Amino acid sequence: MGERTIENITVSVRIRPLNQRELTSGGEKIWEKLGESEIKEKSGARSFSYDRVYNEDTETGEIFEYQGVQVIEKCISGFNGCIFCYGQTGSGKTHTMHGIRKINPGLVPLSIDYIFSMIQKSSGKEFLIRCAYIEIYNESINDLLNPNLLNLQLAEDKRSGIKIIGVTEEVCTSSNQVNSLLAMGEKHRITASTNFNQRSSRSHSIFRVIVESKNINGKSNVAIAALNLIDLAGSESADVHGPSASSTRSKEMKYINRSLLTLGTVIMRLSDKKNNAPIPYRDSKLTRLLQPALEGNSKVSIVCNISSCNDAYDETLSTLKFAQRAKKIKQAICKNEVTGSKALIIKYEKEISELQERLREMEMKMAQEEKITIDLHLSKEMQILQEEKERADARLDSILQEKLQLKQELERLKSFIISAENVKPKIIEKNNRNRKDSIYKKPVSHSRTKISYDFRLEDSELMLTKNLDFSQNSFSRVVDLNNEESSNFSTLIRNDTYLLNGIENLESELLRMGTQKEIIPIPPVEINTPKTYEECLKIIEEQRKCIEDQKNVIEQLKCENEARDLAFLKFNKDIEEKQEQIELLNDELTLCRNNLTKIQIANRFRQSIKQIN
Ligand SMILES: Nc1ncnc2c1ncn2[C@@H]1O[C@H](COP(=O)(O)OP(=O)(O)OP(=O)(O)O)[C@@H](O)[C@H]1O
Repeated sequence: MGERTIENITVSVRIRPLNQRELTSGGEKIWEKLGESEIKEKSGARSFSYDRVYNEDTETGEIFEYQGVQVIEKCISGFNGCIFCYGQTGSGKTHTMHGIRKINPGLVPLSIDYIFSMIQKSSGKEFLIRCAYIEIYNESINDLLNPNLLNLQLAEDKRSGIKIIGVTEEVCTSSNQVNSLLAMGEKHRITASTNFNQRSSRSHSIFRVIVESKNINGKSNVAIAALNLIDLAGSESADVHGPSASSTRSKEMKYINRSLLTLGTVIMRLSDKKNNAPIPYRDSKLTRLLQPALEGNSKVSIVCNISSCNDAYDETLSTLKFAQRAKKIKQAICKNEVTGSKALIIKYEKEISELQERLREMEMKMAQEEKITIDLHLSKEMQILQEEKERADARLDSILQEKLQLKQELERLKSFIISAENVKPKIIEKNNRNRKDSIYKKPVSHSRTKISYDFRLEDSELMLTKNLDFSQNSFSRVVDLNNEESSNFSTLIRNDTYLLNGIENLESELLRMGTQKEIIPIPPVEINTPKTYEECLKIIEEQRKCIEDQKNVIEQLKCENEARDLAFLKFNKDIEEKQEQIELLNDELTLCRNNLTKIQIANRFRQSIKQIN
């Protein structure tokens, strides 16, 4: 608690214009304002002085300038404040406190706007505003922001004095938000039509604004101020409702008058310093709630509303006396400061910084998780690539294997090919032998043979045909010879020699065409001298067929080899690409690992600083 300053309650009187009922009944104005702060009977001796007296034509804004501003400014600095209107029913309390929105706003909306305009001007400070709105109806405290909360209970609170258990408190960040709350609460407030007021308040209402403030980033205490804006129900006499008043109205009247009487007594006792008897705050919910404000620690401003009409003389006089007593009360007010979690603003700030810390932690965790995911992803990709590489290597191996086999096959085939020299002497040998004994044997069936790629098939075919000279003419010549009477063995030998020469030519041609000095093995011809021309033809045909077969095999092998070479090239290219990818991924992985290490080092460093702190 800071230093206390002694101040009087600010009390003013507002005279309302005569209403239609008063004018119709021939009512007369019997009170008049004198100067700035005096009110006096027009034709009597009574006069009263207050801080201010406001005429019928005074705007509520002007009243706020004097009554409201000083209270709100104190609240912004951390002092409790209380503004209320007092007066008989229909005297203009609600008109003064709430007014008509936008047209003629009352002290409550004007206070709200002023609070937020003050906050805007307070650079270097931060505020937290929360609001509650209750009514005391027939001694029951009801929550106007939540109509389901009825008959709320009061409890003593060491810090704020009296606490309403379970009351709704809404945190607001703009005057519009507060005004909306106010309008919502107004809808729930109980009013009724009486002989004196079309819309008479049947309850006392308290709109409470709690202002918490502190210096930005400062370690200073938090100032907490409660501003109570009270619209009291008006005191009533039995003729307010007429003889046919319902039991509800009568009951309301009884409660209203009793609580106002208690308030009057409290004010009287507070103004009479000589009387040491206990002050009956507990006699009504209203005085109990107002106790912290009235007994000292609050800047209080009271507007007493009166009608200047002669028929309200007694009530007006009673109000003026109440105002006079209230004027005498001295208040010792001081700034309310708290530390730590007692202030909501500190609690919220703590929660905010905790949430921010959690957010930072989560962001760090997320970054780490992301890194781990990337690492996992990379190592998975690497694994896949590795597997692909292994598969490609295996394929390459099998291709190499196949190639090797192919080569071996080629070698094997080459081994089948005999040199011309090897063949020739045999033939010559055969030619030199006694040809009578020699007969063409059936060609020995040979295995599939292969030949090197650059063997020119087209050419060989041509040469083959040319050299064998199987033209019709040659055959006819052979046939002719065969048919001759003298078709004897020598003729056959000639024919045989002729055929052998053809084969010899073919062999040398093949030798010329091959890359190697070897040729396709023509199935070795074991010459059993053919007996007939048909036999010769058959042998030649068989030889020719063999050569054809070999040509086909060679063609097929050539195609297969080309396809394999292509596939081999493609696999090599694939492997190169995959290897490049693996290298890239490896680089990325290294980078990630380096970053991770840096983060871990930074974390350890931070933790070491935290521990040192
Ligand atoms: N200063 C004023 N200027 C013009 N009209 C006023 C003034 N004061 C009060 N009135 C009008 O008088 C009527 C009654 O006023 P109001 O409802 O504020 O009285 P009240 O004291 O709150 O009554 P209650 O105690 O029954 O609720 C309203 O129609 C209001 O507009």
